[in-house]
Amino acid sequence: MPSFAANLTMLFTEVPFTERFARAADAGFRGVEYLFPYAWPAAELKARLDEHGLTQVLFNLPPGDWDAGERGIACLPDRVEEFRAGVATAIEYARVLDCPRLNCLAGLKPVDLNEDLAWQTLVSNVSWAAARLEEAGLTLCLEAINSRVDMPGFVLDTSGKVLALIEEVDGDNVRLQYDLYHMQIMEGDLIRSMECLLPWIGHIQFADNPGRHEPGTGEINFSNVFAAIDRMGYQGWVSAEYRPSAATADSLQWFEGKR
Ligand SMILES: O=C(O)[C@@H](O)C(=O)CO
Ligand SMILES: [Mg+2]
Repeated sequence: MPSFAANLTMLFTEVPFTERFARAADAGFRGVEYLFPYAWPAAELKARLDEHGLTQVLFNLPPGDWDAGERGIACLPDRVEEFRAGVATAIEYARVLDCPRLNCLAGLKPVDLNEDLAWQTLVSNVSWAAARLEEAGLTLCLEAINSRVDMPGFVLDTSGKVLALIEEVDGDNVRLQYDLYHMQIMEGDLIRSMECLLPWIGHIQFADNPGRHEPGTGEINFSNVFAAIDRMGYQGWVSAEYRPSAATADSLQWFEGKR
């Protein structure tokens, strides 16, 4: 079975953030991820990881003003300086947390921003970030996020766009973050797609669809998908990034026998 991680931004929200590490470990997870670590000192988060024997598997570069609706700034030409400063901050957190990969959110394209300019900015920012991460021994992930339900206007909304970007950037440490939930909405054909995309996949996340809840609440056949991920030889982490339909503890039936 794959190595499963818990996304602490979405799971165990019954308790405050820093208490979720203990809940994840008690539930049998060995790895955790969350969207952003920046509101807490890195040393405090590292202490939680160590206390509970957990590995930090991923977090995101600073996304701009998340509460104001921003979803990454990598495609925005007037935010390059801020993007670069964010990369430096993220690398420092990754060093303390011993986290080997970071996800870059491409961002929403403002309606008045020229599409080519947004793309060229993205290529240039991702190239710059990839080089900085390479120096630090880290992998840079690029997530394709659905633009139909959750993030209308998100620049990288298909696996094909991420692959095109990876080709233009040409960094050995740049990978696709394959989120089964987003890909089911945008593309479907999940198992065959993952088989084709395997050499480029650096991280996998999942939730069922519709609803973005735990496996078994929607249309994805997760026993087949998990078995296929194993069969195809994927060696990375597979993170539970769903909103539990009720209490988190009651949403973990999919995890039985996989700990
Ligand atoms: O799928 C998602 O939403 C996340 O992986 C993320 O990083 C941005 O919200
Ligand atoms: Mg995701």
